[in-house]
Amino acid sequence: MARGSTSVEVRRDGVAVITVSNPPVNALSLDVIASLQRDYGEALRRSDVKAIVLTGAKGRFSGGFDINAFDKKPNAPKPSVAAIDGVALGGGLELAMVCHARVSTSSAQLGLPELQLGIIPGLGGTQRLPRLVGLPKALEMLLMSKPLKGVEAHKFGLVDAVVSADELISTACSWALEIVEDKRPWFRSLHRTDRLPALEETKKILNFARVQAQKQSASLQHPLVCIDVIEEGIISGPRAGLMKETLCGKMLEMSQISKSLRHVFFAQRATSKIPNISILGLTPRRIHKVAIVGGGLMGSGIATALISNNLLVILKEVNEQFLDAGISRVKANLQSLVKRGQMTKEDYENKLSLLSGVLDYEQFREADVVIEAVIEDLSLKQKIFADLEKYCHSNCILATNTSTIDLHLIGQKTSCQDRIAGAHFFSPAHAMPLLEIIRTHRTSSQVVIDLLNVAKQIRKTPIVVGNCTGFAVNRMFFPFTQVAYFLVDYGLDVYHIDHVITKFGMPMGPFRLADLVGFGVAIASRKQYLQSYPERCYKSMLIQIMLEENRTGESSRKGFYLYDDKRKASPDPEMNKYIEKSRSMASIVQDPKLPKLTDDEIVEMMLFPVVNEACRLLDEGVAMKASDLDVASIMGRGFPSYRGGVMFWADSFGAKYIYDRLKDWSKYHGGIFEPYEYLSTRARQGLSLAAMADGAMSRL
Ligand SMILES: C[C@H](O)CC(=O)SCCNC(=O)CCNC(=O)[C@H](O)C(C)(C)COP(=O)(O)OP(=O)(O)OC[C@H]1O[C@@H](n2cnc3c(N)ncnc32)[C@H](O)[C@@H]1OP(=O)(O)O
Repeated sequence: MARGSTSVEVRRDGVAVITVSNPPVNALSLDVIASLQRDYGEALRRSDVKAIVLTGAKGRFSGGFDINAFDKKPNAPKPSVAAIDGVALGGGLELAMVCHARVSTSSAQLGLPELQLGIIPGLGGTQRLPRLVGLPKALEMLLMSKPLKGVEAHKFGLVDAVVSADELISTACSWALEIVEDKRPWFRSLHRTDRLPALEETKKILNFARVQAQKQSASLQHPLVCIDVIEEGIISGPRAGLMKETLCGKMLEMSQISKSLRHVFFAQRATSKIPNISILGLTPRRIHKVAIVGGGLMGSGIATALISNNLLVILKEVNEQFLDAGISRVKANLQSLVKRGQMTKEDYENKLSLLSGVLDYEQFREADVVIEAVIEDLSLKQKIFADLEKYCHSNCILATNTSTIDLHLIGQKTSCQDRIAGAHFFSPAHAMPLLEIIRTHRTSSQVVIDLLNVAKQIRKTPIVVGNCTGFAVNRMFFPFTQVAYFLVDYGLDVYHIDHVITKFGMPMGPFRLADLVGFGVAIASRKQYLQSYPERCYKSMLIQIMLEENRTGESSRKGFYLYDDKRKASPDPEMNKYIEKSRSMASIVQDPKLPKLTDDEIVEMMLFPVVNEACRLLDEGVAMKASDLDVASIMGRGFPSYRGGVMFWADSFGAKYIYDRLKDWSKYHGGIFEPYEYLSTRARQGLSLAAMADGAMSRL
């Protein structure tokens, strides 16, 4: 079946309007490009056609080249004008830039986000964009994958006129005819030079951009390739630039980084498709007001995320002092958005007016959803949920932000388990992009649909998972921390481990993370894992020993690192004292091989047990698909997206390699490395880890 097409309508005034139609985003599939070539060729041949207008169906110009079609593309005597509403991204904008003029609506979004996919623009975007908007703006748009709205695009010369959606086609048609009549210039963007800087200046700007790109991610080459291609076009001319764009583009399309980033694009969009729920055809109920119990770090972060996205919030605390502190935290979060230019001062006041603080449950009657965000104390949570059942209306969703405690236990003292679910935010809740939605086998499908909609409203990517200690994200990564402590007891250096992990691409190593989270939280969650999964826990005493000396992490300025006034972390030579004590208490038989591990071996030893745990999550049905765990690992734990997520990365080694390594380590070091059956089956059968097993249990 053809993936999309174009249609052509020749108007009485002699303008052929060609419309791209390929729902939902009018992506430029190979079929669309072939159809466009046919219609465009026909419009050029027909004597009754004087000019051409190019547009997209249903208020969307084009989402760009069809990302599915990467492995398989198309001087005219008649002028063409692009009529742009909605998105004109990637190949979509490149097509529009080939036209002799562009007219857009003010809400149109124009950008070249290809770098986010590990590639560079492939239809001349690297050459035309700098010639239209100038070099600095083009670099910003390309390197940060930052689109422009219609009005800004007009200001920078990317579009020639901004009109209302009603006038779009008629204005574009008049513009095209005026070009025919020489009332307006025939601009060929590829040959313009008026916005390009002189050579010296060009070099300066490009070198600065190279430094910035390296600072952003030293592991990524494609931003540097993009800069080289732009440079080639400015120094040697647009033809040479186009050739280099094509050659480099082909090479990048085939790179593992681009494959990984394309996988992440689709994986992210697949997380809200829940097979046995989507088929029910349920529509989400309107969520207007959310109540939050607890104004601590998490509660205030969740409140910030909700009011920033226009939901009304009631924040409850136990006394005035705690309530004031909670509201101050929300204010500080919003102020940091204002400081970073992500919110205006006026917006700050508007959003804050959506928040009200309370000390009792009276106003909870008006809430559509409650999110409990108190400390990880089961009996406290049980009491709160019993109270919530009394005060909230009978359709209200009762959600907990627990990161580890079993939901059945939390709801044990209620008789409304169908309305109980987990809404697990990641800290800082207003900034982290993931929302883990946990359902038990009693949670109703309607509640899941409603929470998926809340995630959309607050612009978070949801993953829906089953109920167990740690749920999917934290449970998948608990072996990572366990192995880190294990390696330290066996002779490895704390700071070296953190360095290796950040070099791999994670934002921080396990010890810097433990400092950030705080040792109290680390010990509480370790206790939960010890109870639930004792056979694969490593019982290190290190944190306990440090706590006894009042080292609690970043909040006390002393954890694995020392922190200055600006929260800058530096290694502490005193750490050796604690490590020695931990090693002697562990009374382990030293393995001479371990301290000599290479960096790659350290990464494997810390992350293959994560893959192993992810296999359990899939087999038990806690997670629905491997790609959900990829998204979870990237958005919840900062696993580098250019590696595609933990399971996609694992599949680049193959199940057998991972199995063999784990088996080998488990012989000497036991349960923590013992390969799980799901992994061994795939290793034997030569299957990928992403391929779901037929008999996998489902908790969803
Ligand atoms: C040669 C060129 O230089 C190379 C290119 O053009 S590469 C492509 C560059 N373009 C992009 O990167 C834009 C990618 N798309 C997006 O950012 C967003 O989809 C959008 C802003 C266009 C629309 O966002 P939104 O309305 O939230 O819808 P979203 O859920 O993302 O997408 C809707 C559907 O279209 C699909 N889709 C979106 N853009 C697509 C594309 N360029 N190719 C193929 N499918 C695409 C999505 O996978 C999704 O499919 P699903 O419903 O089966 O899950």
